[in-house]
Order: sequence, then C-alpha cells, then structure tokens
Amino acid sequence: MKKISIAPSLLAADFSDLKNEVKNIELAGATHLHLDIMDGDFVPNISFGPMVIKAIRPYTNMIFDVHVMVSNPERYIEDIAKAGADSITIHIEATKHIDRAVNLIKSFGCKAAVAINPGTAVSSLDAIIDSLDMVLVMSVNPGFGGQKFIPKALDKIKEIREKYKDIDIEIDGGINNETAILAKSAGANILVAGSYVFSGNYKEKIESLK
Ligand SMILES: O=C(CO)[C@H](O)[C@H](O)COP(=O)(O)O
Ligand SMILES: [Co+2]
Repeated sequence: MKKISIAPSLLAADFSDLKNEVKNIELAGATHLHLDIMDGDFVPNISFGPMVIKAIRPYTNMIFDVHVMVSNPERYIEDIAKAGADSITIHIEATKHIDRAVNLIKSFGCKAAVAINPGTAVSSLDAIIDSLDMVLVMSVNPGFGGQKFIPKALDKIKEIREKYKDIDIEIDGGINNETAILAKSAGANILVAGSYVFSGNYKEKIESLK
C-alpha cells in the first residue's frame, strides 16, 4: 500500500496572513500544500494565480501541488512552474490538447497530473494515464471549498487503483475524518483537505486524516 499524504488546500487559509499560514501548516506536519488556481471561466470562481505561489514559495519546503482549474491551461503552465510548483494538475475537460499540455508540464521538470470532474468517466484518461505521475479524482464539482463529498468518486478511485497499482491517486473535495477513511480504503493516497484542516487545530486535524 502506498504511503498516505495529506495536502491542505490553501483556499481555506486566512488570505490576510498567508506567510504565517504556510509556516504553521508545515509545522503541523503537512508535507504537501494544495494550491487551487481558478479563472472564473472553467469554474465559477476566481482564486489566485502564479504570483501568489511565487510569493509564498520562500517560506516553506512543502511540495507545491498546484491544481489548475483554468480553461486552456497550457497558457499558464510555464508561469506556474517558474513560480515554484512541484506538481501541476490540469483538468481533462479544460483542454483539447491534453497530450501537449502534459508534455509541457514535464518539460519544466514538474510532475504531471490530470484531474477528472464528478461527471467525467475514468475511461477519458485511457489515452494519457501511462504518461502521468498522478490522477486527481474530484469528489466535488470544482470551484469552491466547503462542499459536500460526492461518494461516486470512490468507485472511480477503485477502478483506477485496480488497473494502476503504482500511480498516485489524489482525492479533492469534502474530505474530513469520515470521508478520509472511505477514500483511503478505495485506494487514494493523497488527500486534499481545505475547510476541515483549517477550521481547528491544524496538527490534530492532519493527524486525524492520516
Ligand atoms: O479544488 C478545490 C475546489 O475546487 C479544493 O481543493 C477543495 O474544494 C478543497 O476544499 P474542501 O476540502 O473544503 O472541500
Ligand atoms: Co483542489
């Protein structure tokens, strides 16, 4: 079984104090930081972009796991990589050129991942999955933190894990101490959690997810 990693989502942090939020979440035991870029087009919300990622990069050694919820993400991959991303996840629904976009991510030395929305079948990944370091299965419709977990994500994770024993599988949306148990037993090994982790004692919350 793969090691379980917790990736707190910065979306739920205090945006007026990002420098300290990043330091505190790392001290609490997080190894990954999940960074949600939203463009107001692919998803109905706008968050932050590469400038914010670059600004917080010097304050932590956590793995920067950037989730790009942007139409035609290939336009921003270079900026995101140069801002300090370690891993870049783009949505299969957001580009007509998934192959080209994945190759572009790798050309900047980043790990490449593809996300699927709740309405997208696992089979849509068939042509690309062998080139990926990670698959992200959305367990909410992307765009906002604090939404309710959609259980059909679990079947998708099982389907991927049965076929691909070694790939990293990340789950994102509605993760708390109860849904985390379901996600891990389905085969997910990287758990994103925003509102759950940032709404209490960070260390206790991270421990409860592991
Ligand atoms: O990609 C996302 C939303 O589109 C976020 O990563 C996700 O929603 C995390 O928030 P929460 O844990 O509160 O559901
Ligand atoms: Co996300």
